[in-house]
Amino acid sequence: MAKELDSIEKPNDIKNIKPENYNRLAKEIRRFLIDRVSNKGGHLASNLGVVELTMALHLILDFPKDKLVWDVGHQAYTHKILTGRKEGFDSLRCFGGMSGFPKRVESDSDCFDTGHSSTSISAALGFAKARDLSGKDNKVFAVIGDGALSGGMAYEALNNAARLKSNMVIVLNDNNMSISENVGGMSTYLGKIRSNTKYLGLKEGVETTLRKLPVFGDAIVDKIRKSKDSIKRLVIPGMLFEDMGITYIGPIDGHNMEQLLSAFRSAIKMNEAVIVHVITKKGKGYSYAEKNPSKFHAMEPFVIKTGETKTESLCVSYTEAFSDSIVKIADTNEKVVAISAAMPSGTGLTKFMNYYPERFFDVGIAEEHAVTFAAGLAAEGFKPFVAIYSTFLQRAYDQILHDVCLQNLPVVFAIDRAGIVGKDGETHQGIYDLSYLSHIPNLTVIAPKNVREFDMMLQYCAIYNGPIAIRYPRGKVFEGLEEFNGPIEFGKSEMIYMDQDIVLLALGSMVEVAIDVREQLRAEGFHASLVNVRFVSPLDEDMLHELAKNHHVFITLEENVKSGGYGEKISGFLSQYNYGRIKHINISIPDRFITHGEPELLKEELGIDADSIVNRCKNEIKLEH
Ligand SMILES: Cc1ncc(C[n+]2csc(CCOP(=O)(O)OP(=O)(O)O)c2C)c(N)n1
Ligand SMILES: CC(=O)[C@@H](O)[C@H](O)COP(=O)(O)O
Ligand SMILES: [Mg+2]
Repeated sequence: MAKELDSIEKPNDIKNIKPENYNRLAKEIRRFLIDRVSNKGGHLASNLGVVELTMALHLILDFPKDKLVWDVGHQAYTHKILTGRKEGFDSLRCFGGMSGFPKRVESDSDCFDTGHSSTSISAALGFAKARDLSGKDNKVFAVIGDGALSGGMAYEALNNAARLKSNMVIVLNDNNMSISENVGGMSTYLGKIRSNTKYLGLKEGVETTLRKLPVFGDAIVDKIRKSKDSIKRLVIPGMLFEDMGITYIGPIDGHNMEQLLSAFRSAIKMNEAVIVHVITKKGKGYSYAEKNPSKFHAMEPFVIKTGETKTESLCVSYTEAFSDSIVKIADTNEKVVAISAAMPSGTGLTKFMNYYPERFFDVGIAEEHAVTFAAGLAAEGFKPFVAIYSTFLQRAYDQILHDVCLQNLPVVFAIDRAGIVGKDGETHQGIYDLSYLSHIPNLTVIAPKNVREFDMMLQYCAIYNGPIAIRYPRGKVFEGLEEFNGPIEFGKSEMIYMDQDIVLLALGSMVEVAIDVREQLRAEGFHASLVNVRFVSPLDEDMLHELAKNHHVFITLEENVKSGGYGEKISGFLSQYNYGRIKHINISIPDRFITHGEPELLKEELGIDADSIVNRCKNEIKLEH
């Protein structure tokens, strides 16, 4: 019987819970999270790790007056529970249901939307400055994970926060994990603070003894903290932050309510930016998640007793196909190297990492750096494959343009999760890459129709002497049209079915849909050709001119927003060459942010599923005649 949790119905209700019942509430929250996520899927391990931390924050803060910015936001489930959104978990990440991330539209206790990493300190600093400028007195907290602290924005923000002359608290939630193992120098530094028990013992011993001194104890400790003296280095950990001008408190046991509350109470008294370093266990309280936090980072629905997903996928995903192809390519080309920005498993590079550890680089959550790092490698004759999700590559636009394409360097961008990804919603849909890439000079942009062509294209990328981006969707591969496997030729599309009147020009994942569309149109008496576009940049203008001779309707199909997409390139082509007599139907994603939900439902809602496309085409073609 969930007694304490039942009493939480709205923000700040936790303040009515008696301290002796905090542990009980934490247990109830964990049980609730495991139950709901096992049903609907979602981010589990990170959320289980921050239950006490979130409870302590909610005891210190007053919502919605105070501001709490979650980095990435995948760990904000307890915050949602404590702000009156328990019921939302019945529709977690479903179409029309509650988001898995903080959303201002969902609650006024969510002050800032997140999804991409390492933004929290910048945003919190903005909130703190806004507070000061408008003479308010609210508290401002950011919660950032050790993984998110590998991202460049976090350092830009710390650099700026060091000048703050008012209070802002940065909670560093250190569970020694990103999605996979955390990597890099900062991770090593935090590890030293965590593991140096002798050092910690000394620190605790000295600090406790000094504080016990009558009358002046606390003052002496504060003096040492503020001093530039080398004795401080013996007593205070986190000197890297202190040397920058940011007060460091910690490390604190993130599952101990008393320690958390006491650290936060000290932190809010200071007139500067303060880091509270909190040690937590990712997956805490659920043995399977504790043992394998990577697996339980983001889970499909699972069986609580076994920790296994409810539906085992028998289909191969594009990520798995990439995993095999890239190793095969590296076997025969020793110049091939692979780069991941903290997503070796998500992008399918774990196998490469195991086979070729010296040619694999996980750079942390640092997409911008990943791209320029690849440019350096390419300039020295290596062949870097940079595997990044479409949504996260958005961060590296200037590095792609300025550091790679301007110098025409042979870097391969392997863009996973291109198109609708579904349940992660607005922040994660991979629907802008064609728009932000296909206008960049020197950059070739391609997409495969099926898994066989995917492998062929990756091999093409490996020998292509210039920057090239290959985009492919989340989830299962398409295995149809295997018999259409002509060699990849630069800038050439592939004719699948030649007919007349109507031509379906389908890109990547939309080829599978276009087969269905064509069948339905033919059943209605229309004649339709089908082209596998293959190359978005450059356009296959020769084929387009040929098609213009005996087709009067061009239907373009892509999983990208309309603006700047393939369809708009075709509109431009038709108007440039005065093909005004040809009607163009542009099937693409509307130019708006796309919410979370099951991909099939979203595609229906967006009108990019086969039935919706057929209906639209029939209407528009009928109107023409
Ligand atoms: C810019 C960007 N790149 C990659 C990701 C994918 N991602 C989501 S959570 C995460 C790990 C974050 O680790 P940490 O901040 O330590 O949080 P934890 O999961 O350990 O609680 C990554 C790499 C992202 N959200 N944003
Ligand atoms: C929070 C985050 O950014 C990732 O964890 C993301 O949810 C992963 O999604 P995939 O399941 O597509 O790898
Ligand atoms: Mg972490």
